[in-house]
Amino acid sequence: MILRYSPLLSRTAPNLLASAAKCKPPHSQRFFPSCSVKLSLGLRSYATKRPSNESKDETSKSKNSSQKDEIAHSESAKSSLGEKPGKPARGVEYLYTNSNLSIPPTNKKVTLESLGANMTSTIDGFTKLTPEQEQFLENRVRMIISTLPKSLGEDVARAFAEIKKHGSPPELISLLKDLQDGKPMSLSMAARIVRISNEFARKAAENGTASDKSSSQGKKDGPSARFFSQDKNKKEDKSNPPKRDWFSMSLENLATFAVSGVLLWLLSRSEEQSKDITWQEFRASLLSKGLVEKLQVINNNRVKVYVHRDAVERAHPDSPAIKENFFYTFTIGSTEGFERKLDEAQQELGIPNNEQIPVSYTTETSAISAILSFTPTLLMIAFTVWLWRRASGGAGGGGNSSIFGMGKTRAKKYSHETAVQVKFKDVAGADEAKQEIMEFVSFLKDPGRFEKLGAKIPRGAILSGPPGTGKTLLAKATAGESGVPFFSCSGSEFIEVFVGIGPSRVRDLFAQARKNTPCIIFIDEIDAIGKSRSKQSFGGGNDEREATLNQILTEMDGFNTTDQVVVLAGTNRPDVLDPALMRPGRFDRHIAIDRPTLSGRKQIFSVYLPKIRTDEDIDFLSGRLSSLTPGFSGADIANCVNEAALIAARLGATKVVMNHFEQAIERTVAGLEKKSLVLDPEEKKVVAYHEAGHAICGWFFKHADPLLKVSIIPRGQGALGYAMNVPVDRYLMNVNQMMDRMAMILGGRVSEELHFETVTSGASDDFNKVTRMATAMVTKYGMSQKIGYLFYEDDDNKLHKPFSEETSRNIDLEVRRIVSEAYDQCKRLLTEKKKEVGLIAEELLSKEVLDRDDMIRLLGKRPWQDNKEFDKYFGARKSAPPPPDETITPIPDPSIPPPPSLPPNPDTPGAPVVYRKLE
Ligand SMILES: Nc1ncnc2c1ncn2[C@@H]1O[C@H](COP(=O)(O)OP(=O)(O)OP(=O)(O)O)[C@@H](O)[C@H]1O
Repeated sequence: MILRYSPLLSRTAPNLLASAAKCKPPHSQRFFPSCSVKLSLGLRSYATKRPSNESKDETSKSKNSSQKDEIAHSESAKSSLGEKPGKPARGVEYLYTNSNLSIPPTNKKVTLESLGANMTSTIDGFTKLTPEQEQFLENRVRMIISTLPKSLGEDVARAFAEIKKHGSPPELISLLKDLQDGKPMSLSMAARIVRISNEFARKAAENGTASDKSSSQGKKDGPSARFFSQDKNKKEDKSNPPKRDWFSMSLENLATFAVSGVLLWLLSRSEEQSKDITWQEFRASLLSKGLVEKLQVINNNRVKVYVHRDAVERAHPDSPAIKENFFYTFTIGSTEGFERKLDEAQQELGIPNNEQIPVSYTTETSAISAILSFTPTLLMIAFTVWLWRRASGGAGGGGNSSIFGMGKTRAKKYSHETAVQVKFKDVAGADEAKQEIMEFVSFLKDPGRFEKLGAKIPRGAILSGPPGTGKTLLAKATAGESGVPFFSCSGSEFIEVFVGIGPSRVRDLFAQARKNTPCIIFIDEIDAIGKSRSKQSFGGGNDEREATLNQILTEMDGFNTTDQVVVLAGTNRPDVLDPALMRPGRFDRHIAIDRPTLSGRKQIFSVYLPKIRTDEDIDFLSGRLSSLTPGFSGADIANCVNEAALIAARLGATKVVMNHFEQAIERTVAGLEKKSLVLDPEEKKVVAYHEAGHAICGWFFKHADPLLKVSIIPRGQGALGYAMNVPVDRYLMNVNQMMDRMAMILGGRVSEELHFETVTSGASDDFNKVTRMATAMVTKYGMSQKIGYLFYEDDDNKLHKPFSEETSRNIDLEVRRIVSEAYDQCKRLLTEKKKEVGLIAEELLSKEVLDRDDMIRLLGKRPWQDNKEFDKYFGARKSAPPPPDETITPIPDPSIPPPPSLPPNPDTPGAPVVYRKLE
């Protein structure tokens, strides 16, 4: 191979080596030939003398390498004089004199020096590769490319093509020399090779781009000129050299760089072949025959044998040892023992001291441990680059001094282009809140009207209320109506792990708002940052949150009255907010949005019902549904309407009908039907009598909420049955109403007592409700004469009760009295109506669900007048009859499997039966 030292060089005279070394210019090969010519005058063709102090210790390594250089130079000098190298190798000479082996007079192998002589200098100290060097490099490049992804492989191929075309930098040449020298490929060497290739690939790519731009020029000058045109430019522009932007290098490039380096290194290692031999084999077959060039002790336990390949080739042409990367190795116990054995062997073989085999020592690490040792460094580099990239790219286009752009606000901005489409008409049922907030709209639209009268404009408003009541919707509608930019963010977005990010984001948000005046800022869930500072101090507080809150306070103070920035904030917990936030001049207005009333719900249903396909009368439908949904928020109603449409679609209906809405509401109120939960008949009977007890109480007590439905189909979590009473919107309750309600709640257990020998655990939730109601009557509502007109708040955090032991005992007694009165009231009724309870329970057992019409059929009309609104929608069966053109017959849908436990029953409402139009 082209870059290998000739083994015969080892026989070059030492004085020649010395003078050659003196003459060799340190870094330039260009002067090489002429120098060699000068030296050749003092050459001896052959010398057996060698420096006697040649050592086997570690220093021999460096000595050997300098000797090689010297040898190389002198051999080159010889060839330049026309002298033929080819004397026997050191150590082999002795053998040859004693054996029949003959040494061919010439060495066909090409030496590095001969290559050097052929090298032609190119621009910038680049050296053109000889065909042999090209071949050497090409073999490796092929191997590398086969392991890389396509695009990367192309880069490497391009780099190689450029190197072939335009020569190589001295660094690569010296690396190739080292490799040829048999030096093992180290990771740093691999990295250097990859770096050089990368640079070439980059240059070629840049050149490609440049040449695209100036293709006409490129064509004139040819590819070589094109490639080097950049270098020329660089030279011309030395005063202002182009900056190497390492940090703009993509992560992928860096990773590629690292990975291909490691790959190359691994490849070069795996390329090496070796064969383990014993000391005896080494001594008999190699050492005694003079085939050993040098020995390398690796990690003090393995010896690598470098043979004179030419000599081996001549003696054994088929031996694998003639291959460039083949080595014999053998294991040693200790270096001392090995050295002793080697000395003895050499003495026995008669090798003179000055020609003894040089031994060097080296340390090698395994590929895996090397990779592992580099991994943390690579990860650190990758992380640093990633941080820098975030710093430059993530900051959102410069101008932001905060580290890595983290202090930038995350608020979403809705501008004129992405205008908020919500208008006040989309917010139903919150008339008072709308009224309040409309003032902000007028201010943003026509500030002059207010300023003329000397009125100061409110800076902001806090919208508070339970979840889903339309606070965000109202803020959006304000922006939509006023047609100004709208910044929407959440309080939690200001909280980060890094100190100082929160205040910085607040500053940025307000700075952006000021740039976009007039505008609205909406901070949802402001309690995440606006919690009262005094309350926080219990348990250490949170400095970052306080700093963020302070920044908001400062920013809101910083507006002047002409700044048309309105700050709206939403919260579910107005009670925990810091008083400083609520003071006039900041959030001047406090707008409470409660759950919608009956008419509010009706309005919200009227907003959502037209969006779905139904033939029902929208006015009647929204009225009936709003009566069915006390306590529902706007979000619940929107969800309910959507759920009804989904149920209709699931059942294959073409339109959404009343039954779908009722199912959707029931699902929201009571949870999912659990048809798979099969009760045993005895349990089912208990459930039926329990629910019948509730139903009878709800029917016959004057102040009970109107009964709508009784069911023994299990639903939700743990409910085996339920009686659905629809509470009317009521804002006050008197003692009679409360007693009736408690008696009705106890109806289940009382019914069990009256109809079974024993009772079950099913009434525990009823007792919980009753106890809480009775306790509230005693401790809060002043409904117990014994306790009097006192209010005791239940606060779980307080360790001591705010009343005496005696009061405590009296409270217990009073609660007990009230509950037992309710029990007696219930027992009286159910004993009197025992037959009716049985009637309802048996009907329930056969039908599972009874509605109001069934109750009227079984019990007659309710003896008490129902609430008017309720009567209007539920007095008789009011659901719209099926349209006349659609004769519907239940057809089981084959795509919906029947429930596992219960067979489909067309009489059972809610059974999975699909109504389809008959074709
Ligand atoms: N008054 C209303 N009119 C019409 N739709 C409403 C109304 N209130 C709530 N909604 C519906 O409920 C959805 C959720 O409402 P929104 O996000 O405004 O509630 P919120 O009060 O901000 O809730 P949270 O306190 O959980 O943030 C809205 O998108 C809308 O569809």
